[in-house]
Amino acid sequence: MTTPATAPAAAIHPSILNCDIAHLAEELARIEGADGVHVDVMDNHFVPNLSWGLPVVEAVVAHTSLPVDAHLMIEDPDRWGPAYAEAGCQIVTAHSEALVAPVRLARELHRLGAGAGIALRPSTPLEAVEDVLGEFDLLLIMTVEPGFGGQAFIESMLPKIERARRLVGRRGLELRIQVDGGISAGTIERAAQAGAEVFVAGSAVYGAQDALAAIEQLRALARAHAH
Ligand SMILES: O=C(CO)[C@@H](O)[C@H](O)COP(=O)(O)O
Ligand SMILES: [Fe+2]
Repeated sequence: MTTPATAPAAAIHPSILNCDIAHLAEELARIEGADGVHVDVMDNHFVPNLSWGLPVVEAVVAHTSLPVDAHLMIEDPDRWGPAYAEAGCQIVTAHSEALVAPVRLARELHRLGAGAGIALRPSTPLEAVEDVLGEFDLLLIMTVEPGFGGQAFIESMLPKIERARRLVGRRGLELRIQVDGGISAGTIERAAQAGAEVFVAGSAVYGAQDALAAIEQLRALARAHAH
């Protein structure tokens, strides 16, 4: 995966959750120029919504030149996670609340050539993953309750992002902080200021007439407030 030394300071990963899935290839073409594609996998158990699984993720990998970032909102990610690495995802992120053996999964993803991410629901404290962060490449701090696109950014997540940024600095971790949920031109500056570096944006990109212009605007705003 992209190492923190070469990764952009403000990376925009559009979420395809609410794109026109019947025209997946065209929808992916609209965002060529982003830094990655964020694919939300939901199983209707870990979250009250069902999206798609491996076959669709494989189709995304086949139809984009961008790195694919899989966000697994599923039960038993220990079992299913490696298949997403084998499918060609650059990074596979599992929820801490569902993981049984996070270190084992991170090492298996690395062995398969993918990066490993660990995600926190809004109610899960940073302390829940502090001890294992050294094994991961990405910390995903959810800024909405996982399950749906188009929700409002939860402002009270900002101090959590700030604490995560300080922890990364203090420990010298090679870990990028990703935020996901309600990221728009109105919220991205505060998330960047708090210390996030990878920004997932669904409705702000796919809801725009010109998706690339929206990506560029978000990137410019994040860069201007980057740490
Ligand atoms: O993981 C999720 C939701 O669970 C996200 O990736 C959303 O799909 C992002 O959509 P917006 O909040 O940007 O519309
Ligand atoms: Fe997501």
